[in-house]
Amino acid sequence: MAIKYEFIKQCKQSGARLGRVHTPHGIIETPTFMPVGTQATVKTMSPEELKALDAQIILSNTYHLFLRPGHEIVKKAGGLHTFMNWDRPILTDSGGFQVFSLSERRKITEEGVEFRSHLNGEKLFISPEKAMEIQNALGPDIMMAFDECPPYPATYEYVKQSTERTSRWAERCLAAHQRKHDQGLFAIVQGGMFEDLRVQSAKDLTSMDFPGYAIGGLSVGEPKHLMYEVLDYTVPHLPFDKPRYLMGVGSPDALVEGSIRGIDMFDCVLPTRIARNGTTMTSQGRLVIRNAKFAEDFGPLDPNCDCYTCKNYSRAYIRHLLKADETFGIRLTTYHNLHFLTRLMKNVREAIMNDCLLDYRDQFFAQYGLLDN
Ligand SMILES: COC(=O)c1ccc(CCNc2nc3cc4nc(N)[nH]c(=O)c4cc3[nH]2)cc1
Repeated sequence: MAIKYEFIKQCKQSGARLGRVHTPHGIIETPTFMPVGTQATVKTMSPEELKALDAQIILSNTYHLFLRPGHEIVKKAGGLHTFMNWDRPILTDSGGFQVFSLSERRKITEEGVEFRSHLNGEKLFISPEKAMEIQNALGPDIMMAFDECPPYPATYEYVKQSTERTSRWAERCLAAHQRKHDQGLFAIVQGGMFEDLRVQSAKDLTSMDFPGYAIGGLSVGEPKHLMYEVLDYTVPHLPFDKPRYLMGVGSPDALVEGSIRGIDMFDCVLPTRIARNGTTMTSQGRLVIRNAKFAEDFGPLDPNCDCYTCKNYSRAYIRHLLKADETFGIRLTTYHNLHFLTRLMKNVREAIMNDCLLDYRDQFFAQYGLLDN
């Protein structure tokens, strides 16, 4: 068993739990946030900086690396860890989401998905077996089954057909899984916003005994309360002794609410993507540093943050760099946003240890200014 979940403690105040995910490249303390490194790099960050901000595991993408540079090249390089000089755990998404959100003119059949590359229009095809071949070549510690993430909104009938196919595709992934490099394969629960389809999907997939389970099909534009509702009736159908991974979720409030509902792993492009347009996460809420009011503000981005950016640079300086299109500016905002989320998850783990995660949520949101809107 490549991936092993070690349950440590149940929070007495909420559905959250402390755990450890044991992988060939190290142990992940959960609940955890995974920075996204789509094309084999977490944009503008070096591995050393990622370690300094306590990134325990990073994500990369099958779809993007299949298109460029090609999984065969990564394989010849010795796999993703060697290629990108990252010796901690890596998780690769299967392409199930990207092929539907990025490519053009795609055609879905039982066999797989035919699509045109978003880079050069080349006609390509990914099947469950192909997704496994690519991920086996990339060599991550955790691979994701090839699935369809239905659009939102979608009809009950569409989601039913899609979810049943995703379960058949999961079976094909399990059959094709080579278990090279001792990799673990997680299944992805679908079912849209329909309780019976979510429960059916969870039952189908847990009967196939995967080492971990993701909840997909969320963070696709639905209202947040709907996402939390889906978690409330889906998580109870997942095994207690396996990791639960909520895909594509990364705003501070959703990380706390997801942890309260028993989620162990999260990923999202949000912190790195908004950093590149100068939006930063602070304990008082979002701060758009390009705003003129910060031109002569010589304080740190966040007075309550102890990260490298906040200890050494002022809002005025960072604003200047961004306005001058100086790359160092987005490196500083990216570092800070990632540190903010890894620090938030450390606080969540401490709150679980002290059985007070709901109190932590109220205190965090009061500060973060979410409760008052
Ligand atoms: C500035 O912020 C942004 O640009 C930004 C962009 C996308 C998301 C949401 C990402 N949501 C999301 N990612 C996902 C990835 C997924 N992968 C698979 N295989 N299956 C899924 O079912 C699935 C669902 C997701 N939902 C959030 C924020």
